[in-house]
Amino acid sequence: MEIIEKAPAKINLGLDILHKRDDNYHEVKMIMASVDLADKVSLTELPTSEIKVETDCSFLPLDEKNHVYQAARLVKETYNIEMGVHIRIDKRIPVAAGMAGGSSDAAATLRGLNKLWDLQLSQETLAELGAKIGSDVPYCVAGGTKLATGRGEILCDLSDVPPCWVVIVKPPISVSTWTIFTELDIAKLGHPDIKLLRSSIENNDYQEMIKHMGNSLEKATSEKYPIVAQIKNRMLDYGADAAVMSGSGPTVVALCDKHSRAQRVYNGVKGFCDEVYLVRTLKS
Ligand SMILES: C[C@](O)(CO)[C@H](O)COP(=O)(O)OP(=O)(O)OC[C@H]1O[C@@H](n2ccc(N)nc2=O)[C@H](O)[C@@H]1O
Ligand SMILES: Nc1ncnc2c1ncn2[C@@H]1O[C@H](COP(=O)(O)OP(=O)(O)OP(=O)(O)O)[C@@H](O)[C@H]1O
Repeated sequence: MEIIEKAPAKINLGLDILHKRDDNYHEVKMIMASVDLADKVSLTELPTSEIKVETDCSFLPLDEKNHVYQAARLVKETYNIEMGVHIRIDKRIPVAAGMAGGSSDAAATLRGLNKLWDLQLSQETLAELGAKIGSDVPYCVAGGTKLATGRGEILCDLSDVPPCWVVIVKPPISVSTWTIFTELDIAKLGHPDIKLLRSSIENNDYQEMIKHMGNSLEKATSEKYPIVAQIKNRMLDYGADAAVMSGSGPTVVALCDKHSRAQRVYNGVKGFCDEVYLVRTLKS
């Protein structure tokens, strides 16, 4: 039997950093939404106890460094599963981009193994397992529009984002989340108003939502990688309603309520960067 799971990317509409915790993680308050740019994760049982990972992306690790490997090992160890699994990742989400690609693959693996091995685990249990792999994995178990607090693992469902078009641009650099957080000067951070962002989404108010989008990490990443600010400005110049960096970057996402405007923004950045996508947010 083969189980196929879609693993969608996420974007951050808002990301606020509150403070550094004793465990060295940062307390965050963020609003995330899934978009229709996704990896495909296919799982097939193996008769031996091996975990085999295969992918069409030449530079991804295939060993325990891969998040899907970690997810499969965690499920096998926690539930004493003797069988092995072959996991194929068809990679479409830009890597090390701030779009939770690896986390979404891990979450898809947890969902897929739950089916493949008929474990009957609840979504809550899958999210708890996911937290052991990474801060974004619990969110990725169900995806959709959510408020995430704690280190990202405490989740609250929100209404779907008001309908809009999303232009995603991943500059040709990779950003390490760990490095951005480690070098952060908390005293100098800007703070988007996540409360107002949340209420605008709950009120389905697009005009209000675009006013409150923001990311505390954007300044730090842009200072290190000026291309982030260049892309953002370019998208705003081409008529984007709002543009914000996602996660720890370097991807920048722009929102437009009209398709024609989004197409213009897409065309405007396409010559500048190779990895450009025009997508929509996913409904829960
Ligand atoms: C910034 C975001 O991309 C926003 O979605 C995520 O919170 C990062 O999630 P992630 O990639 O799953 O992160 P993890 O693998 O858990 O952590 C990577 C590193 O980022 C830092 N980190 C991450 C999350 C968090 N709330 N505080 C942190 O300080 C820590 O140094 C950690 O060692
Ligand atoms: N299945 C996977 N897909 C992508 N990257 C993976 C995967 N497994 C391991 N990695 C490694 O994880 C690192 C971060 O990749 P990923 O694409 O998940 O980052 P990200 O988009 O910044 O995630 P986040 O938004 O959660 O911080 C890369 O160095 C990559 O080699």
